[in-house]
Amino acid sequence: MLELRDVSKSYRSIPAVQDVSFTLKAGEILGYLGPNGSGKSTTVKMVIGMIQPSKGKVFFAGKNIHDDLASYRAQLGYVPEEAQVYNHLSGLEYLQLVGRLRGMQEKLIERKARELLHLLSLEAAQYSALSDYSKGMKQRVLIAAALLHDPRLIVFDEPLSGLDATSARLFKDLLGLLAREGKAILYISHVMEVVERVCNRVIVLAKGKVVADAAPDDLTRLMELPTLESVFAQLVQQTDTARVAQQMVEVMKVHHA
Ligand SMILES: Nc1ncnc2c1ncn2[C@@H]1O[C@H](COP(=O)(O)OP(=O)(O)OP(=O)(O)O)[C@@H](O)[C@H]1O
Repeated sequence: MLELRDVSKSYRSIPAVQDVSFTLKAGEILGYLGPNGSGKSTTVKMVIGMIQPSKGKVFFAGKNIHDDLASYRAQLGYVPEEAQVYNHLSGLEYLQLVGRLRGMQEKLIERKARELLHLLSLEAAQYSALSDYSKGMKQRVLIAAALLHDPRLIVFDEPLSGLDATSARLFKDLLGLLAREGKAILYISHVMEVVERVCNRVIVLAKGKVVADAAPDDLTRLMELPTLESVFAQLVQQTDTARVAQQMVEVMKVHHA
């Protein structure tokens, strides 16, 4: 359904993403992992059509997304990492705005928006300004907004950030159902335990390049490591965190120059 073919992006000739290729099929949940600065957000921006690749192409259903960005976006749901919503709008107004931008009928927007707000326990807050919402409440509105138009491809960028235990559990259940409904899901996260549990496949990015692309079970078996977290640490050669933490404490305790 979604295909990235040799996609690269450079900022002022410094590569952020290099020759990334993958396909994401209907019903698949693809985890996209990488340390800070490895190129995850840059990839997402290219997938949602916000920026153009410097090289390579992004295809959806066999067509270059930039050939008709509007109809591509009508099939795309996106939950951004940062809840930058229009703070003066209420939760209901925000969903109405998103529905209109997606070209949905007023009556349909009204019905789906109210039902989703109810299911996400936001009914009581539906008329309150988003500026009064907690981080988790805003995140739930963003999830509702991404699902409102029944997209075929959904991109979740750290969707659990700010969600409490119940909302997080609901979200994980939802993810499985969406995949069973045949949605293609790209899941960007730093939370390994969740990625390991919910994703059929993971791509690990390091310094802008794909260093692994396999099912979590296959990765742990192939690398003879117990968890996805240990596979990740090995693949991206993370710093010795215990040593760095110790050195930070030592620096903190210095009182004389
Ligand atoms: N607008 C920009 N201008 C210049 N350089 C950029 C820009 N956006 C990203 N970069 C650089 O591209 C590289 C990849 O950044 P990106 O934000 O894609 O990483 P990330 O994997 O999403 O990181 P994080 O986990 O911290 O969100 C980094 O070196 C970053 O400094």
